Amino acid sequence: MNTLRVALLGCGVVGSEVARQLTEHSADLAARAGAQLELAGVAVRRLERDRSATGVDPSLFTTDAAGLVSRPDVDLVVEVVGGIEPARGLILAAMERGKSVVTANKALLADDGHALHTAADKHGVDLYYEAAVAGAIPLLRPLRESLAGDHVTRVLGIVNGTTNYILDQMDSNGTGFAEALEEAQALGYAEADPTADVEGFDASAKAAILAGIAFHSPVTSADVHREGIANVTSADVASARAMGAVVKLLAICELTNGGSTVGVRVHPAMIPRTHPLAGVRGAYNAVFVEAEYAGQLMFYGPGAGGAPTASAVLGDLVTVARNRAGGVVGPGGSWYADRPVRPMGETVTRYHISLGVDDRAGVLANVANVFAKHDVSIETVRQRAEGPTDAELVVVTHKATDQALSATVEDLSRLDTVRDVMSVMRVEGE
Ligand SMILES: NC(=O)C1=CN([C@@H]2O[C@H](COP(=O)(O)OP(=O)(O)OC[C@H]3O[C@@H](n4cnc5c(N)ncnc54)[C@H](O)[C@@H]3O)[C@@H](O)[C@H]2O)C=CC1
Ligand SMILES: N[C@@H](CC=O)C(=O)O
Ligand code: NA
Repeated sequence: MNTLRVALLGCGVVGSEVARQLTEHSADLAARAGAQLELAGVAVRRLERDRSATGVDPSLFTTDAAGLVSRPDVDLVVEVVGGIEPARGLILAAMERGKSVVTANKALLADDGHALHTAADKHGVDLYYEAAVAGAIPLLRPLRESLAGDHVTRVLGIVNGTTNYILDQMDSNGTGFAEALEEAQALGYAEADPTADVEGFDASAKAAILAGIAFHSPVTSADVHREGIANVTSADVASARAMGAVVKLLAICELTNGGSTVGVRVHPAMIPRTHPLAGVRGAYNAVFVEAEYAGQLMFYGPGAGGAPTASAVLGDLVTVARNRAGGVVGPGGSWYADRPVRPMGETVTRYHISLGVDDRAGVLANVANVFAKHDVSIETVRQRAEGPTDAELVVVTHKATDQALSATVEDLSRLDTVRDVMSVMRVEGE
């Protein structure tokens, strides 16, 4: 049996699990790949750390990642360092030397996917990154391969485990934001810089990758309308609960304007508790794919964490090894449809708006007039006294454009009787 030598770049949460699983299950993996997968080296930042739990021969660790990917005895490269550089340079260097690459790096793929796929095509190598979106869940391969004959119209779901964990803890246990984030970090769900999760950058990168693959169009993170969960308060969570809803960070990629444009957005939204996404707990992810002929498909599973993510990495590694043994490469990038991204202002959805107002006659009429002026129709209004002269007014609208809603909120904030626009959140899932 042939041996394929693997360079592993990074031995953190994901890398250490890749190393452990690769070592522990080498016989099974060899039988499935048709070649022995042998670690040629593991690039780390510091040599002195105890990595005995990985089962890797200590002599294989090196701090010279660039040297490792250039070695002639390395056939395949797994990049789980994260970030843009040096990951990008290391991947390109590996490809230039004819080595196929498996990566979990969504930040890089979302920004540079086109260039990396072009490099892979040029050098006749594979580039696989199933772990980059929704961790262990097989999602990119089904979109790219199983649904290649269909016409995907929408991809919608929860694609960030850390924020789902935080929102779930806030909703289920009343845990504070900071405490829940610390737990998510300790469990290995969060990015090295957790603001990537909290501010929605991680979910936006995943949304860009999903939209690009689903709609065969070039979409980068910069094209994604992004709002994170940093401003979601326990009051929002309670308000959602009061109307039978739950707050989730959603990624929504859809064909718009009759399929001529693509809408891509990431933002917190209230969804009814009866919606299947409402039951997605902890760091789990779930993604709906809607296609013209297949109908509605749902993908569900662990979206973060070392072992589940390593499962997706190893799945790719076996595929890449099989391709190499068969002298073929898998499908590359596909951008032929070249659909532009629709401006966010044209997005149509419902809104939940919470206002701090003076509790006196005429306030409701004032507020209603502002909605009417911008042609935003009100579905429900709830008022709760907050003291002798203050009240909270919660308005849920019918569907309106983002543009009209923003103009409404701006005018509301200028009303003398409105003390504070406390929160504005989209309502999805009906
Ligand atoms: N943790 C998770 O649940 C998931 C992570 N990912 C992605 O997997 C990648 C790795 O993530 P984690 O393992 O969580 O991060 P991590 O921060 O735990 O691991 C990265 C490791 O790379 C090392 N490193 C940094 N620069 C290096 C260099 N120049 N040479 C050698 N080693 C270097 C760091 O010291 C660290 O040990 C990232 O792209 C991340 O977005 C993807 C899906 C899930
Ligand atoms: N930080 C990410 C890890 C997986 O992609 C997340 O929380 O989802
Ligand atoms: Na995945």
